[in-house]
Amino acid sequence: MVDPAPSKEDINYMLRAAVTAPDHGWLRPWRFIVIEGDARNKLSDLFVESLKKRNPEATAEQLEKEGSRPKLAPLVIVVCSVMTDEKPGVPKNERVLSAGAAAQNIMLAAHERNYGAIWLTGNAAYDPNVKSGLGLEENMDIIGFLYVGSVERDVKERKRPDPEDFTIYWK
Ligand SMILES: Cc1cc2nc3c(=O)[nH]c(=O)nc-3n(C[C@H](O)[C@H](O)[C@H](O)COP(=O)(O)O)c2cc1C
Repeated sequence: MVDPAPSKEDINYMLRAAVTAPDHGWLRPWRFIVIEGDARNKLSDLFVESLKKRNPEATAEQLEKEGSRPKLAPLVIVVCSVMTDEKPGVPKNERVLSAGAAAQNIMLAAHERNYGAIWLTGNAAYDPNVKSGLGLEENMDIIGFLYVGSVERDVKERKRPDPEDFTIYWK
């Protein structure tokens, strides 16, 4: 994905969509880290440094690939879930699902504004060094790195499965 990047107003639109995610107990179990422009270089350095720690044997090619990830698009939104002690009756699973719904809302809002968007994790999402480098607290997890930007060409819609194959009409 390429420039033009989503404007401030586009980003706010996506984040406003995110916070309409279904949320059991109104726990707001999501956080968003917006990384644009040059800040992506810092993310790139963090990815490379973390891969070196994870795998001291990583080749120059692997490090280069890892460092290039944040340049996939002009905007990266890191979506995190948060597990607090509040309302212990709401299980972690439901909080993570809410954060996932927030992420999907961002994707839909981006597409609605004609941007391309892709949701990726990779090993970086589960790496404690990446998490601390981004300022996450112990009770937070990375749900995904959402890469958003303009698309240069028409992207062909993939062939999708028939939903009937995954559905029963229970009577
Ligand atoms: C939580 C989550 C994490 C994902 N992580 C990756 C990833 O690290 N690498 C990858 O190639 N696709 C990943 N995907 C899949 C892509 O987002 C996307 O669905 C896939 O490229 C297929 O494209 P489509 O959704 O347009 O069919 C992930 C999807 C989800 C929901």
